[in-house]
Amino acid sequence: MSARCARCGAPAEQRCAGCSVPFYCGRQCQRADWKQHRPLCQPLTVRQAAGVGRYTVAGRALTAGQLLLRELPLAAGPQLEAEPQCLGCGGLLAASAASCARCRWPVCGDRCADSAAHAAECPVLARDTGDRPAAGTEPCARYDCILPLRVLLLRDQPRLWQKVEQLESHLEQRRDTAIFRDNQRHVVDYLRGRCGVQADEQLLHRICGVLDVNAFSVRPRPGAGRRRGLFARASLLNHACVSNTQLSLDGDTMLVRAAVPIAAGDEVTASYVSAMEPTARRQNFLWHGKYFRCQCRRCVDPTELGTHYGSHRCSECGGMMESQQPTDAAAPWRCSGCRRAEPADQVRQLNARLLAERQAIPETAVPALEAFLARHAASPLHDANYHVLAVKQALAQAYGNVSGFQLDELSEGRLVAKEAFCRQLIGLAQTFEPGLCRLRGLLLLQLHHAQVTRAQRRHAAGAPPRQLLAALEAAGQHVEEAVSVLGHEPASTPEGGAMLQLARDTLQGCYELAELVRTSLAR
Ligand SMILES: C[S@@+](CC[C@H](N)C(=O)[O-])C[C@H]1O[C@@H](n2cnc3c(N)ncnc32)[C@H](O)[C@@H]1O
Repeated sequence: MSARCARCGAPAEQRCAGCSVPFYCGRQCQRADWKQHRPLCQPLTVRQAAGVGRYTVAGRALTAGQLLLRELPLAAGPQLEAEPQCLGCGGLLAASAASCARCRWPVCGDRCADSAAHAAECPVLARDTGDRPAAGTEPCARYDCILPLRVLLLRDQPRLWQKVEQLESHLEQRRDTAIFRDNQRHVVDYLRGRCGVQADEQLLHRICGVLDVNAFSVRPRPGAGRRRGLFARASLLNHACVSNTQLSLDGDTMLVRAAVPIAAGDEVTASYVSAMEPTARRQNFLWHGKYFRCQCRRCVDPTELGTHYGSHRCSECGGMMESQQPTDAAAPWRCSGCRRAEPADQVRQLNARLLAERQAIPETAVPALEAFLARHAASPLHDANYHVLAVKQALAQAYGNVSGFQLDELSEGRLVAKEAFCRQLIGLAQTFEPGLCRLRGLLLLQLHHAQVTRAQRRHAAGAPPRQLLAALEAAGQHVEEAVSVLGHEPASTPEGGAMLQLARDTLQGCYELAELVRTSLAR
């Protein structure tokens, strides 16, 4: 059946160019329908509610993978305590860097000194008669003032400045905190005192707050320093620990995609914190960095959606220790079996000790990672605890990719473990980051390597070719899924570049091998 005009019901072929949903027979009907259709047209609509401020909902039904937003930053620049970086291109600077002839800050060369990125701030920085930050590799707080200055200079562009003014800063909650005092020294006093910036202290602190609450880390391109960017529209995505979007950065451009199908009217959310952190650590980051207590379904559930990700074992009966109130850092923990209580501080100390222990192990140190599992995975931890899973993730990657542990060198036990770790982590990723998820894409690829290697070994030991073919077909499906997930990543990122290429090559190899086996079976 052909489509009908949304206005008059006549046969229609043209769709609304904004959202591609309603058909119209011509411009007249489209214009007449606009008032009614407008609220439904955009994929994203902004609303406001007490307690959460502005938030975003789906203006219409959205499909998984759909691009919802492509946005350039209002301003971008060095992260707090970033390494010395060129104020033109953001590139890291060797000790022998050039300096801008006007402001004398280090840059790559004349082209960067004369670049648009550096133009507005240069005369302001030039007013400082003191010394300049030295180039090199050590983090340097002198760079903390650059992005706030870039934001302040948007005052000359009223349309953009209005967007900055609307952003949340949590200024009052920040007063008397360590970050506020650092900002006073490195941003407010420096810009007002040494650069003669005409802005009151309150405004500069507000800008620092706006940046901390709203800016996204911009993944540095190879050879560039750590940066962050302020995005007016993406900032209006409120947080959920199990979010329904995937955010990527293509250079400085923010891309927001629906990670799962989203119904019209549902809130569209982003996760401000890694989904692979347990509740206590997510809550801590969100409270101290974004000034709110998340009350999402994962945060309020002591079992973290049935995963027991943050739980450890009771030293008395081996039951699961769970927080009595996961959104309250001071709440005691209690065993789900014998009901024994443990004070929150004791649990914090246990986790801090285990974190320090595992972070001291390089991600490629296979024997040390295995020893960590042998020491803790059964007690005081358990098979699905987050410390254990972080180590399993490192091993899933290291098995088959680290010298001395390449696929053809792995024992059957380690291959079985690689496959099991990948499956467990893929299941967890599906719970915490459903739909499009970079981690799942990468794990699917590793799962394929383990499965195919095991099948080839069984075949070499005499298993029938049909078994090999079945294994290749199953593993091929995993790589197809990996290609589809990673295919949504910008080509400029490691996932959308080299890893996607590796997944495509792997898939091709898998198809060719399966074809060979099929041919031999047909003979
Ligand atoms: C990046 S801004 C999001 C937009 C913000 N709601 C606004 O009105 O400008 C982050 C701030 O929004 C609020 N927020 C975001 N997600 C929230 C959530 N799940 N629960 C409560 N507040 C939230 C907090 O105030 C947080 O500091």
